[in-house]
Amino acid sequence: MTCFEKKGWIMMNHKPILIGITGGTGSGKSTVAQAIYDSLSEKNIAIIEQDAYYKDQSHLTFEERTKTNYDHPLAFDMDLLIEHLEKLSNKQCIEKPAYDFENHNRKKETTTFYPKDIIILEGILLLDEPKLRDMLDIKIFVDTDSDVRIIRRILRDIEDRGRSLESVIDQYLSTVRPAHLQFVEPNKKYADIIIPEGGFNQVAIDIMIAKVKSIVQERV
Ligand SMILES: Nc1ncnc2c1ncn2[C@@H]1O[C@H](COP(=O)(O)OP(=O)(O)O)[C@@H](O)[C@H]1O
Ligand SMILES: O=c1ccn([C@@H]2O[C@H](COP(=O)(O)O)[C@@H](O)[C@H]2O)c(=O)[nH]1
Repeated sequence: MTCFEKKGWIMMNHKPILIGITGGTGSGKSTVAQAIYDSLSEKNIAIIEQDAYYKDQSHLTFEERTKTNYDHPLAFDMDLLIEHLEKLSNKQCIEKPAYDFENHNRKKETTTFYPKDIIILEGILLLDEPKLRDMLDIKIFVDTDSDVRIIRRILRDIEDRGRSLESVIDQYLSTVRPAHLQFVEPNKKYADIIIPEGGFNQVAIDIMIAKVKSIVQERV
């Protein structure tokens, strides 16, 4: 069954434009996603974070959940993410999950998410799974040096995600860095656009906006 929000619907007969923004942790993915969103805010647009699709781990204790490798593709419920994107393409609503980083677990509550004309999907592992990769209309890789990314991550994880300096460093060396080299970096080759240094690269953002607007024009 189709599902509509009261808001205007500009491309009634078309599938949504799906923009994928990927790159390593701390590269600036969320910042780029927000900048694109802000520039197109008059459109029927929304952001989906891949992080919302980390697997539910309620069957594990907190201690066990701290040991999960959150940078491995198997940490994500990729089937649910793909199913939700397919539903949105068919103008159906989804119940979008939410994630609690402090507890390393999916939250109990979900949000009803309506179909959009433009969806920005943002996350570390968008290009590793061929089925997901093929669904993306535009694939962006935010490319930021690892020394900058780890500094950003230390600050963010201590401030927003309830971590200690030691735990961030341990996690980075044991799982984040190896998984980045195995699953994130090699998939850069699939990107349509590589944005150096993330969110404040206004030239790259403007080029992206122009491209999205031209696709919208083709489809209205
Ligand atoms: N180009 C940039 N220059 C300086 N700081 C940036 C830049 N892009 C992002 N940041 C900052 O780095 C941190 C991580 O950025 P974020 O977009 O959340 O990264 P990601 O979503 O890839 O983990 C945030 O505090 C953000 O404000
Ligand atoms: O429970 C969790 C879930 C994820 N992480 C880490 O988060 C990053 C991905 O988020 P970014 O916003 O792209 O940085 C990933 O590298 C995981 O290691 C976590 O620590 N705990």
